[in-house]
Amino acid sequence: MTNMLEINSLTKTYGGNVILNGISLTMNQGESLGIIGESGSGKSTLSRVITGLDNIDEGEVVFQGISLDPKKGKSLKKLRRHVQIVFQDPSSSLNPKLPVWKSAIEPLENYTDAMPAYLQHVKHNKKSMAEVLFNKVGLSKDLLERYPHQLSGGQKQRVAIARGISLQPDLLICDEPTSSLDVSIQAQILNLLKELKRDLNMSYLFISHDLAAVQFMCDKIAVLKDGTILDMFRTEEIFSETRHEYTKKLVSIALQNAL
Ligand SMILES: Nc1ncnc2c1ncn2[C@@H]1O[C@H](COP(=O)(O)OP(=O)(O)OP(=O)(O)O)[C@@H](O)[C@H]1O
Repeated sequence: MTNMLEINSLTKTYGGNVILNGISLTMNQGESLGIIGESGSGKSTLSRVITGLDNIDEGEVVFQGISLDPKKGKSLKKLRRHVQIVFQDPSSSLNPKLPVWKSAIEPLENYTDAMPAYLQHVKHNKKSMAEVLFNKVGLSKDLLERYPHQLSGGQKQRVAIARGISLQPDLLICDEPTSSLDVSIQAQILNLLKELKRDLNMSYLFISHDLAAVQFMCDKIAVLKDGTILDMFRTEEIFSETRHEYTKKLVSIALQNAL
């Protein structure tokens, strides 16, 4: 079976500083992989490189058997159709000048042939498509005409998630999707993401510094430090004696925070 995503010896530098240092990992369709690491470890850089928002210095990213060369527009276009991203700050993905329903369906306007099955019955009415998407992410249709500044942080993140699933991507990258939200809202958003993953059969690359969130969301976890993957394991093996010392430290900090 071909891996859905394969990253081989990926290196990325900024101004001579090595930010990602020989990263290799694989993901199968339907699997969710968590990337855990401290601030500055290179998590967001990794998501930007995978989505083609930033170029690769060395190594390769292969998505569904196709190597992504940023210079080849065709492979990037295919990638963008199948890989979507939800960022930490929902305001960054919503246009402040548009009612939020328009932002939610924007990806569909760029890929008119990529309508998911669950939108087919409303495909001739853009606003109805947005209403179906809103329903999927637990937002009332009364919010369709609102502007981003008229919504709470949690509601904005739900709109960003609606946008993220609008093409039913094979891979949804979630880059710290709950970090900007109140603690009381974080669990709701994680539950929503988990439900959507099951419902739409997506894979997640879930990036976070919150070990409990990664543990809740993911089948596998990779630990990133200073641009290097130190440890990678199935989530149920998180407490194993064979874990890297650094992972054990993260686990013990997470346990202390939970008390
Ligand atoms: N465009 C850029 N130009 C120069 N340096 C950059 C750029 N983007 C990121 N960096 C540097 O790369 C390192 C890793 O940043 P990155 O944002 O990937 O880390 P992170 O693990 O996502 O951190 P955080 O959790 O704080 O978002 C940091 O030292 C950062 O200063």
